[in-house]
Amino acid sequence: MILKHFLLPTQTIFRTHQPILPARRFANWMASLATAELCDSNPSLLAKGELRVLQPVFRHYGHCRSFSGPVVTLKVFEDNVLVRELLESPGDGRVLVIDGGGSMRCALVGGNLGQLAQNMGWAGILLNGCIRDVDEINACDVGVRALGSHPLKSNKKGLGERHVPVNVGGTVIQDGEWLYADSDGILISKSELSV
Ligand SMILES: O=C([O-])CC(=O)C(=O)O
Repeated sequence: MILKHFLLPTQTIFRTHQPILPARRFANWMASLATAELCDSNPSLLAKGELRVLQPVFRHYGHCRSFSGPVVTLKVFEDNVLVRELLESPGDGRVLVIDGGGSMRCALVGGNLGQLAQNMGWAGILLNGCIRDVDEINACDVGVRALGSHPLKSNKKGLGERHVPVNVGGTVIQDGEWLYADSDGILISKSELSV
């Protein structure tokens, strides 16, 4: 817990097989705070529920293990048209939190959407559901957490609700709250945190 977020992730920034990490992503990584430190320094926020720890049920995907940003919420079920629509808009370092109802019957995000998220500047995706194209998503400069992977694509009807409260990882997450994710876990905060 010794200021982990100041250590340089050399393999991330100086990879040989892909371009150097874009400045925007580097800035986002530098801004990511260690979840353990945030918990230790904010006991009163934890007690009030203004800082919540998500249940440890999510797998790690994407190239960024640590990411953070303001949350955009989306509720869908086995249909990813709205996921694409949101990822087509500028991410501006935000995190897309998708409540996919915990479905383990198809994937809501694949390699194309992972690349779109990266290219449009999303910091990450938290998905209460499954992804596919795991190797492609792992090559994207974006952080992704999901319940697992599934090879089937989802429906394309365009059903769902944007910017609504969602119940993910055992807590209700509101649009505009802040998400902090790293190797230890995922936090949701009512407002932006500093150490
Ligand atoms: O379009 C989909 O259903 C998801 C997908 O495969 C991708 O993002 O590449």
